[in-house]
Amino acid sequence: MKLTATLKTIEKIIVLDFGSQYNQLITRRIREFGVFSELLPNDTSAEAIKAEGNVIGVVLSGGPHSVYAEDAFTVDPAIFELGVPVLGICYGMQLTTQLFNGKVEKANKREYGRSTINITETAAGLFDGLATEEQVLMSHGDLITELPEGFEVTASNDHCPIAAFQNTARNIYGVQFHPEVRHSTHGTEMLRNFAFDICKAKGDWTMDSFIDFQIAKIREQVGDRKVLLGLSGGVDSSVVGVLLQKAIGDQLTCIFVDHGLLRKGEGDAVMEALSGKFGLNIIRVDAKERFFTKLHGVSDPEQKRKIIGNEFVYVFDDEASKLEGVDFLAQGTLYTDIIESGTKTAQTIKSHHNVGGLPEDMEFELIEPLSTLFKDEVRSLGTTLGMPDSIVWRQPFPGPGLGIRVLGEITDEKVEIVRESDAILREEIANHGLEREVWQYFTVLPGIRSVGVMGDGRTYDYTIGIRAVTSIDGMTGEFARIDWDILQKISTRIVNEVAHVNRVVYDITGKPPATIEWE
Ligand SMILES: Nc1ncnc2c1ncn2[C@@H]1O[C@H](COP(=O)(O)OP(=O)(O)OP(=O)(O)O)[C@@H](O)[C@H]1O
Ligand SMILES: O=c1[nH]c(=O)c2[nH+]cn([C@@H]3O[C@H](COP(=O)(O)O)[C@@H](O)[C@H]3O)c2[nH]1
Ligand SMILES: NC(=O)CC[C@H](N)C(=O)O
Ligand SMILES: [Mg+2]
Repeated sequence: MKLTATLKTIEKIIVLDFGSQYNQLITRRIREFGVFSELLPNDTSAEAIKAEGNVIGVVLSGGPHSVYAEDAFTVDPAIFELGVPVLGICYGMQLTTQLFNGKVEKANKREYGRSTINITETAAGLFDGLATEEQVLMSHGDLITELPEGFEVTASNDHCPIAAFQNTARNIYGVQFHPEVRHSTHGTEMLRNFAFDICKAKGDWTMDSFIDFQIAKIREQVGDRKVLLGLSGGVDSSVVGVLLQKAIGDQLTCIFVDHGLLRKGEGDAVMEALSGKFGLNIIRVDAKERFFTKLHGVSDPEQKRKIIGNEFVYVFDDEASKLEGVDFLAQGTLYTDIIESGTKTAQTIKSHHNVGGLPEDMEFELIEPLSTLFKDEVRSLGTTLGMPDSIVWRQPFPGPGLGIRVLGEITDEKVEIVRESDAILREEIANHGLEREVWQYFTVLPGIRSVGVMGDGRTYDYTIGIRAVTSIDGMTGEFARIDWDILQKISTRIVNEVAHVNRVVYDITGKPPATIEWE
């Protein structure tokens, strides 16, 4: 990322990306305790890292590969000469070992899951103030079998004799486990020790400084040109709207696309909640025909996502051509959307419409001020910006909308079934005051039909699936333990009130191994 003068002076810890799905969690844990942190590609040179300004530490993340494999990712060895502390996590620790002439080999047994380590040094360094036994998350199939010269072991367990090491003379540290995930009970404290005790951070990063920085960056990028914002009424794009409005005022126009795949009553509700509020000027575009025409006969989930993502941009193009001098498209893209869409190092899980679904020939320059953040960080940003809870705490709703909740081919009838059943579910969740407790809740139509008996007659009709999850950031989640009586009420209402539904099922899988949406 190109940094403005404002951010150059702020202390930062750089995390180099070796491909784990969770590595952006390292940056957010560090930001959580007030130190700016960002993820950069693993081939970023030491020179480029230095150019970020006021770098006080570097972290090498985990990753799925083995350091001894051919073509394995490596790192510019000059980062160890930058004069700032380096912390290697899992792959990062193994890579450090290899670069300092220690040895990494395939282990006889993989170690995956919670594990206890014995710590030898709890008076200083990474484990300062912790117990001599700590629970951590291990996830590795390789082992360090020979310590590099100048390093000492600081933690171990039976499976993994070198579970952590340090070289205090050179300020290099390594852990085989993952301190960034919640399964590592005191992982946050270890990262905090790294930031404050080892890198000597002062902690000069706050949500307010994030806002100031983004506003300065947007002004610098946009100049006197114009910006279109894809505004959905969801929390992410609404927060971006308020940020842009503060930064560039009436150089901003918001476009709200009704693709015919919105929830019941959503079009009017969004206009009512946002049009003219926070100084936002919103154009609502009715684009149902063009989306449905393109989606006709398509049933593959990735293909549907790409068609929807493309069509969004074509609608934005058409609207931009009616205004003059629009060069930028702003979106409320979050880090989750980026990592799941796949990066150079991470696999594609699904193409989010606003990232993996963008057309290749798109001419807009993108403005995505939230692209390093997670949902809960955006919520806290919205609150800091003075936005009301009704917007900040809205449940997420994906851009492709009901289009990825009708599995397979989309038809008017199927969309209507999902729309009506979803409205009932939302109403009952609200009636029982569960909107904040359950992170996201919706219905899906898998397209299977089964036999039922209604009014003494045989039916052969559709099944509706209810999906309700608890989560913090959408990266992982559990199915929500909604009370049976409430579920029974929802089920009865859906079967009675929605035509062509005779069965309701509840999805009891977590993420992973499932995802939140079904497509
Ligand atoms: N109907 C829409 N009209 C215009 N832009 C949209 C629409 N739906 C999604 N977008 C764009 O795609 C981005 C990603 O969608 P996403 O659903 O992740 O975010 P959101 O709708 O802003 O927030 P939330 O996750 O809370 O629903 C949005 O931030 C917005 O820029
Ligand atoms: O704007 C979006 N465009 C998309 O293409 C998209 N796909 C999934 N989601 C939302 O992202 C979160 C994680 O979803 P999954 O567990 O299904 O991947 C959940 O909150 C999903 O609703 C999307 N949002
Ligand atoms: N999570 C990781 O970073 C794994 C690193 C390496 N592939 C191993 O299995 O040991
Ligand atoms: Mg949305």
